[in-house]
Formats: sequence, C-alpha cells, structure tokens
Amino acid sequence: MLKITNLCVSYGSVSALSHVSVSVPESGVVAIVGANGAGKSTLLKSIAGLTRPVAGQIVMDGSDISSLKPHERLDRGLALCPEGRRLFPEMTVFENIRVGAYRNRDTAKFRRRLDMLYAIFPRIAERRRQLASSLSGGEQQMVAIARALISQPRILMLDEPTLGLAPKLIHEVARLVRTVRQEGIAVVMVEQNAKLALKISDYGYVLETGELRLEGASSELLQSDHIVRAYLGG
Ligand SMILES: Nc1ncnc2c1ncn2[C@@H]1O[C@H](COP(=O)(O)OP(=O)(O)OP(=O)(O)O)[C@@H](O)[C@H]1O
Repeated sequence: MLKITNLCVSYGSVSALSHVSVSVPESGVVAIVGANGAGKSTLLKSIAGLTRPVAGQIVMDGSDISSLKPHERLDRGLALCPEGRRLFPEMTVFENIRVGAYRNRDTAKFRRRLDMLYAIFPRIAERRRQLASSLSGGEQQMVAIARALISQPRILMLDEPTLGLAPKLIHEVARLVRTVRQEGIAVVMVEQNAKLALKISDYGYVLETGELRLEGASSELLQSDHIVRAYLGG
C-alpha cells in the first residue's frame, strides 16, 4: 500500500536518512526501531510531508505522493501522531480531537467516528470536557492517537507512543495498536522500546545513524543477536 524507496533526507549538511526503503502492507503493523538520532522521526515526517527529502520516492497505491502537501497526504489516509503528543493544552479533550477532523466537514460522519473512538477510549470519553493539560501523560497520548484516528486514516503513524509512560499504560498502547489493526488500519510505529514494538508488529526495520541496518519479520528480529545485544540488553 505504501512503498518508500531510497529515501535520503538532510538537515543542512547533516544527513538524517540515507537510502532508506520501507514497505507498509494493507492492515499490517510495521515497527521502526533504533537509538536516539537514528532518523526514525525524520522518516515519519517525510512520509507525512513535513520534511522534504533530497532524494527517493514515496508511493501510495501506485502513485508517487512525494510532491503532495501534508494535508493532501492526510486526505489520502496518512495520519501522524507526533512525538510528544503536541496537544493544545488550553483546549478540551473534545476540541483537541476535533482538530484532527479539520479536513472533514461532514458532521454526521464526524459524530459517528467520535462515538466509535469514545467506545475504544472510555477514559477519554469521561474526560472529554476537561482541558487537555489536566490529563495524565497516558491519557494525553490516547487523545493524541484519537486525534489522528478521527480522520479515518488508512495508515496511522505513531512516533514514540510509549515514551514516558508507566508499564501499565505501555500495555494499553499495545492493546490499542491491535484494536486499530482489527479496524483494517495499517500502523507504522517508531519506537525506542524495541522489544515492545517488535512484539506487536509483523515486520520491523532497524535504523542506525540514518541507515537501515536490519529488516525482517518482527518475530525473527526479536531473536537476532544484533537486536538482543544492541537493543534488548542481552
Ligand atoms: N530540524 C532539524 N535540524 C537539524 N538536524 C535535525 C533536525 N531534526 C533532526 N535532526 C537531526 O537528524 C538526525 C535524525 O533525527 P531524528 O529526530 O529523525 O531521529 P530519531 O531516531 O527520531 O531520534 P529520537 O528518538 O531522539 O527522536 C539527528 O542527528 C538529529 O539531530
């Protein structure tokens, strides 16, 4: 469904990604793992259209989307839940989620989608009139994911969704990824928590200083000596 080929991204003279190729199949869960500064966020930003690559192709459903603006990519079904949540703290939970639907003016559809999301996130539903700033870190992460899901994407991109969360909430994120996939939405998940990401994904890519070091079925990567040594403390 989404195919990224030989993507190269630089920030001035700093190369952040060098010839990176990644595929995302329909309804699949793909993990991108790697240390700080490996280029994981840059990859998601490039797919979302927030960073302009110097070379490479981003093809969705057979057509090159590299020159599309971020909102046009959202219309095609690419939604990004950015690192650090980026909620509007002085807006309510409901208002934050509504921001994600700014491209969809069909109120009935928005309502139906919102009710569905409230069913998936009951704690968020209870807090829908509260200011986002009053929520716990885990709840804020759920709101950020709900904001990305309200646009009914085909691919949900999650940038470090478990960062700073307590172990119990990390499991909640994992459960959520499974729920999202059951809805037929593909997930691309960037994580420093390699173990978790590989446990809940089908396929994984390991980025090191902007280059793909390894790729394969997640179950196999979990057993790989390199992964165990470099990321799982083995
Ligand atoms: N706006 C920017 N200007 C200059 N350099 C940048 C910019 N954004 C990222 N970089 C650099 O590009 C490289 C890749 O950064 P990126 O944020 O993509 O990595 P990451 O794997 O997501 O790391 P982290 O897990 O710390 O977020 C790093 O060397 C970083 O310092």
